[in-house]
Amino acid sequence: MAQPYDIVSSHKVSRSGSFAANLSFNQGMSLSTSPVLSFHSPPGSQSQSQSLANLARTKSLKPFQTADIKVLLLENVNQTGIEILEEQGYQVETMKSSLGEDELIEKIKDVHVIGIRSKTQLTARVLEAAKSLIVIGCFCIGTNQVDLQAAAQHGVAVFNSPFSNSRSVAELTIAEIVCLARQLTDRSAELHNGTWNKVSAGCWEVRGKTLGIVGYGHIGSQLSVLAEGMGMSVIYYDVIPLMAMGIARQVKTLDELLSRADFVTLHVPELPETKNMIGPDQFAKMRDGSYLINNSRGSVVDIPALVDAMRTQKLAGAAIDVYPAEPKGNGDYFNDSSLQSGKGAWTDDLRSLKNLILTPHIGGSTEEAQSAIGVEVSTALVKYVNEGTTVGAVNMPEVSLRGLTDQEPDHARVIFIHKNVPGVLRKVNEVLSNHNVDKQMTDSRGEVAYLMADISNVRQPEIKDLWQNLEDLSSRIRTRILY
Ligand SMILES: NC(=O)C1=CN([C@@H]2O[C@H](COP(=O)(O)OP(=O)(O)OC[C@H]3O[C@@H](n4cnc5c(N)ncnc54)[C@H](O)[C@@H]3O)[C@@H](O)[C@H]2O)C=CC1
Ligand SMILES: O=C(O)CCC(=O)C(=O)O
Repeated sequence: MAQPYDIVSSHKVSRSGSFAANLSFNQGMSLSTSPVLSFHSPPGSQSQSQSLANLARTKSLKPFQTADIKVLLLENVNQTGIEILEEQGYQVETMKSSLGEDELIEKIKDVHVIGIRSKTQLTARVLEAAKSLIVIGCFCIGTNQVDLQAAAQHGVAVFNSPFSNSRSVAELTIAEIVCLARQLTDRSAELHNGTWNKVSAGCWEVRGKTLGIVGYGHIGSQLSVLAEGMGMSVIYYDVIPLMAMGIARQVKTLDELLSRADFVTLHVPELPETKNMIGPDQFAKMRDGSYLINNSRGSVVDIPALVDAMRTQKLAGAAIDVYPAEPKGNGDYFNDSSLQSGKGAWTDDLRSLKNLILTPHIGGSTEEAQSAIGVEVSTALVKYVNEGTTVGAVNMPEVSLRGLTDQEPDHARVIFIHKNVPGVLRKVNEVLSNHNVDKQMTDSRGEVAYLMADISNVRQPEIKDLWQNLEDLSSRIRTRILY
């Protein structure tokens, strides 16, 4: 359990025992251009001009002495994101690679904020050890590497960047379609090895060919537009009905898509339903001489079945960016022994195949995407740490209150993350009853509920009791008070 006055209570007593309240303005953060903020605005939220007018006098809440906040950023998070966190006075430690479970359990103990990309596995075991953790930032789209439910049950919010790298993935896929159709990477590798091999057999234009997109979300729909621009005919399969871009057509079943497409490209999330979504049966249904591209998650394709489909020339080529197991960082070898034992038994097979493009999970790795993700996720982290706003969180109800202003010096913001059981509001309001509750919002998501209340006439010495009384409620998951 987090200690009073340490992380959880916002307002907290500093190490020397005095309350720390930082009332300085922070317009840089508040004026973030993050697209997520507008996309996720709850109904009835303010217009942009109203927001800007309010932001001009918004009081910057701080949970406690900001230097006390420890941030651990793994997997080479972009400098833009590091700077936003450092500007807040947080102590930021960065690492280029990911950490294994045991190393992470040791490292995460006193960390309040962790930033990761796609490799670091934040399992229930890691989260159990993360006693001080209040928030996780996934500096990527996918959040499958985090046990989202366990995080919510520990009162830890999780944020990601829903679409800042979508365009980069779509462009990589387009490049791969052309490279596969022309066997470009083989020709290049041959010439690098000194062999001139001018061939046209088995090389094609992509114009007029059919692209089958599985998963027509942010990436799939971008790709659809780009592919039509090159004269391809686009069909797509998704579990929900979705509006087509251009003249693309949604098909009813995956089988129909597999039987019609010259190129099949996967853009679905990692879910139990998408595990080995493409296996022996699906390869059998694909057209002879067709191509497969997987830039989604390694679990979606059965790799031994892919190897078979390539060896029997059922497929004319494939491009793979993601794997069931991936090395921890750059420089690591891509072979069985460097991956988790037994999980990379297919690496040698993959490396031996022709017209198979292997990339090291770089779908979202462009300067544009990484810099935008850095700003977006770090801004969401700061807003959560300093203001308690969960807008954009992927595992908590989305709750936000208009900012407190410098006209409200004696106000405090109470955040109470609790079990979603009857009677909690009444008990919380009893605790707050000596104060005027200026505004309050509460919402639930599954078993976890999130309550935010701005209360007035709060004298600093009262905060400790308020915090303790809320902590004593049986429904409590986590209490924070921002001042
Ligand atoms: N290679 C890389 O570096 C990157 C990989 N990704 C991966 O790509 C995935 C897709 O990204 P977005 O397009 O942004 O996600 P999205 O959430 O916008 O779209 C995913 C689509 O897949 C559909 N879907 C879900 N389950 C399905 C199923 N069983 N069959 C068919 N369709 C299904 C959804 O309805 C949705 O329309 C991410 O979840 C992530 O894992 C994302 C960014 C970079
Ligand atoms: O850039 C990364 O580390 C991961 C990209 C990715 O797979 C994602 O955004 O889901």
